[in-house]
Amino acid sequence: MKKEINVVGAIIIKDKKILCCQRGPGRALANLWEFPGGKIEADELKVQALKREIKEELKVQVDIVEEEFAFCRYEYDFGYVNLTTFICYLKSGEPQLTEHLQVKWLQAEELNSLEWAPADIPTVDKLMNEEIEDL
Ligand SMILES: Nc1nc2c([nH]c(=O)n2[C@H]2C[C@H](O)[C@@H](COP(=O)(O)OP(=O)(O)OP(=O)(O)O)O2)c(=O)[nH]1
Repeated sequence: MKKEINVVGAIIIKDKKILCCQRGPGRALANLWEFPGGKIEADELKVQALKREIKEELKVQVDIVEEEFAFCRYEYDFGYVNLTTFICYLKSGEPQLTEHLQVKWLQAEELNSLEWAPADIPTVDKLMNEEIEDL
């Protein structure tokens, strides 16, 4: 049976733009774009996992403004990814590259200019189609 991989991703907003992160080479989903975040560890709440991952990966702190903006389950060859995304604002710091190849700040309508991880497509579509309050 394929494994279940529970993942949280942060839609980080600053100046009406969304932070997009490119995965590094030589790993699953290499070079595809994603929302920063990662796997939820045992005993962790989604919110805790999100804040931990964002601090680890980008060295910034965020404020969550919308919990569970979107949920998507996608079957990869390596397992089922259950991705929950949260809308956040950048609280302090500038994102640093610790594991990503590069980051880009894009307006919602520009998001489809990137090649996203397949699990992210419904979230990207929702962001492109919905008015996000105060984005
Ligand atoms: N962080 C993040 N992961 C995503 C997104 N979309 C998506 O399919 N994924 C997948 C990639 C990974 O298989 C998993 C996230 O786990 P991770 O961030 O710890 O990924 P990883 O490849 O470094 O995992 P690993 O080497 O430790 O196994 O979810 C997304 O938008 N953000």
